[in-house]
Amino acid sequence: MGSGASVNTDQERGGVRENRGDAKQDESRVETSEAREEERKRQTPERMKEVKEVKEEEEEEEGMEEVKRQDEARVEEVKGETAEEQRNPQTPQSTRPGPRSSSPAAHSDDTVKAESPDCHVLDVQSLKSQETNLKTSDDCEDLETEEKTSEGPQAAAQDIENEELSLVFESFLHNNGMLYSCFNHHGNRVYVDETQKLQSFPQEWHSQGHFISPGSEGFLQQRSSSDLRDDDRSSSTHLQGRGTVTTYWFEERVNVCRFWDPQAGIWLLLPLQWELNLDFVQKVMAALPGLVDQKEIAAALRLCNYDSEEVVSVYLTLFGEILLQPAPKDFTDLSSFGALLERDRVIETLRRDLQTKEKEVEALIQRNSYLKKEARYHGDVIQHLNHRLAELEADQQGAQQRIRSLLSHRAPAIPALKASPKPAVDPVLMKQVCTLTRELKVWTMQLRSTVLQTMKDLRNQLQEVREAAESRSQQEELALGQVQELRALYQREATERKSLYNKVMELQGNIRVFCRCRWTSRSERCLEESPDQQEVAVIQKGNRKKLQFDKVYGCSSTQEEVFAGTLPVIRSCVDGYNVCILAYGQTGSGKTYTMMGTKEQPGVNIRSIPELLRICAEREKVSYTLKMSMLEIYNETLNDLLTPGSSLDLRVQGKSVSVPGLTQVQVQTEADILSTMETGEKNRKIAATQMNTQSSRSHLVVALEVEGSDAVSGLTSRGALTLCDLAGSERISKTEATGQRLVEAAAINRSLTALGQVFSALKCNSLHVPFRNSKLTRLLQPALSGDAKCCVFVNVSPDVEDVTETLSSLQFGSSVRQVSLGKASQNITPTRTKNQKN
Ligand SMILES: Nc1ncnc2c1ncn2[C@@H]1O[C@H](COP(=O)(O)OP(=O)(O)OP(=O)(O)O)[C@@H](O)[C@H]1O
Repeated sequence: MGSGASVNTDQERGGVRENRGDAKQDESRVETSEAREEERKRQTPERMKEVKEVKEEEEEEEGMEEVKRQDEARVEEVKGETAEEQRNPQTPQSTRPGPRSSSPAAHSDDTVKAESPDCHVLDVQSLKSQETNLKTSDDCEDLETEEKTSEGPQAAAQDIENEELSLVFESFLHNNGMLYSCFNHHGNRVYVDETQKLQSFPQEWHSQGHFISPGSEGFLQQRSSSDLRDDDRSSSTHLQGRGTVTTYWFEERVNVCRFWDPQAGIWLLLPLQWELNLDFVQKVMAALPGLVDQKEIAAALRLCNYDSEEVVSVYLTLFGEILLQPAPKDFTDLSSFGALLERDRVIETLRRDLQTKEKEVEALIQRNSYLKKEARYHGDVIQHLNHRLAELEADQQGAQQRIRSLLSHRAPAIPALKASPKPAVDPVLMKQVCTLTRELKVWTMQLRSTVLQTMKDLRNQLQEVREAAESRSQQEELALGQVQELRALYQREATERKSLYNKVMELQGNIRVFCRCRWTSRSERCLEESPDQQEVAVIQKGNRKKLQFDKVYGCSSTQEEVFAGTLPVIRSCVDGYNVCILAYGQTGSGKTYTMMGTKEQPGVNIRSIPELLRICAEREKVSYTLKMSMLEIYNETLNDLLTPGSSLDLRVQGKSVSVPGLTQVQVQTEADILSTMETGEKNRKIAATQMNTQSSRSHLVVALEVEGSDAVSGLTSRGALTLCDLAGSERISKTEATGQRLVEAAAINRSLTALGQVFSALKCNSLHVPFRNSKLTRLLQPALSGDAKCCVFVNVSPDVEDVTETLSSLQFGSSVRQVSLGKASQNITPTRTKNQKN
């Protein structure tokens, strides 16, 4: 395995040199450098040993800063020594040809122009401006002194006028993991160090790293089963028609399962139907009886490095405990798109049913409270009438008592007079009393019967009200039960819909690459789009090269059409995914127009905001919190655009990357977001004006964090939308950049090369993806890792004079299109866990 790996590396290095087109120059330089190296080794063996020891320390230590400082000191020493050697003609090195006396052949090699994105060519028209530029850097003084003393200022000036020098940018990957931009200056290779200063390229570095270009790929090694260790990756399985075969999980491509074919004598890929027989799949099926699609399980296992526990936990996280129950039959066929549409329709109907039932429950609750009020009122009336009845009965008793007392208090009998005996009580009065007593009795009886009747009626009414209330509360309970059921069904269907939607997205690819041609009024163009909008042809010197993309937006495409392509990705962000939209292309190709746009024709950044808010508002049961930040990466420095003047650092912890101290603003409305974006843009413009530049010399990153708490399911999703307008790649030979612009170009070149390397590694499914090579790739790591979704706009110019850059950008896009990220995963946690923490 070890020897195979070294063969691989050697081949890659060979490939890189062939690709670069300046192989000759490299070889001659390496020969000269080897001679110098030998000489220096003889002269200063102790020093070289020291340098080597420092390098070894550097590889071992995590903290790179101290080592870098030591390294710089060593470079200074070696550089000083080189300058000293050249100044002193007696030293053996002086006999070798100096940098200016390098052979014409070697010099002409310098002018070879490479077209790969990591190799830009610099034509220097005026060496004076170069020298002024280099004078600004203290570290380059040695180089100038060296030149002037070796050949004299006049000879140099003569050369300046007569020669057209070309500087070729190269990327050098040091064994310590750092990536440097290099170019040739007067035959000497120089590089841009961590402080953005030009340094002489140390000769010993040739043996401590290699020059690279994207696209160098590894190859699969063939090994026999006897070469393998008997570890827990080794297994065997019974395959129909093959009997029991040995299997082994290889590391080359994120654990690929192969079987050993003794007839062919090589490891062969295990076809899916055979892979379904593996214990792992059965294990997952036993753990999750609800997950019935074996192919789905096999695919998930592949993506999880055949870790069945991880697959089980991922599916439980995604689908909840529903998978612990055997799936109903109608849930098994999820693969057709028709089923997906059917699910959507069912969800819609259920949602409407839910709303109707909720309204009914509300009406029942209102009716119930009205009836309760009425019952209370009737109770009060009965109480009042009872009270009144008691009063009347008391009156009646009083009246009867009075009558009785009147009757008992008759005057004593007067002895009858003989002549005319007089009655003891006045008969008239007596009659009146009797009449009144009778009337009173009648009234009392009437009143009693009325009261009794009224009470009876009221009791009946009260009974009716009670019965009605009881039946209402029963109905209410029934309706609540139905609502609960509907909710559970809705949640299940919503999860199902998300998963199906995600599957459709996966089928389309988690990286989508679009080509956008800039508008032009010229009739002569170097680009032709195919009618199906999936292919673009580049016409260069009569040759046509066709490249395919997920969609090609022609010169007349509108901002609305372009934005429509990003909609699925933006929706995924609300569902809790990390998504990223990038614009890549040469300077002036329309990246900023695509991402930011103009006031009249807003771009993706501006259009994504109302869409994001609309999707959030659509989900009534989920409450969303949006946080926004804006930063730029200028010359490998992170600048906070919402708090100008503060430069920031990156913190990497496992797979997560954070920027401590970065200003995050909570935004609620479209106006909030637009005003925050305006502030960031204004701060960026002020910085650009101070630098006197028209074009964007920095990468702009707008990040939106979307956190949603679902009141129904009790889950919290966390999605992130990263919108990135990359700085333009440019051929410096065209722009004749010098001074600060040259350093900027080198920084941009370096970060874009690093981005190309990341895509290259992702394309090859390499175990190591070099995210550490630039701040840009480090920052974008979560958005470009296996569990994210990404949209790349390759912006190109249709102008004939830009054909070289256009072709280069399109080739970059075409290679990115072959990248397949792993299965995207949602960032979802139970909301209550968060509350508990709080
Ligand atoms: N599709 C288009 N329709 C109309 N005008 C466009 C279009 N694309 C770009 N432009 C115009 O072309 C000019 C350059 O575009 P833009 O600034 O977006 O390029 P860029 O790639 O961002 O450049 P740089 O990398 O230098 O910042 C701008 O004036 C822009 O308005």
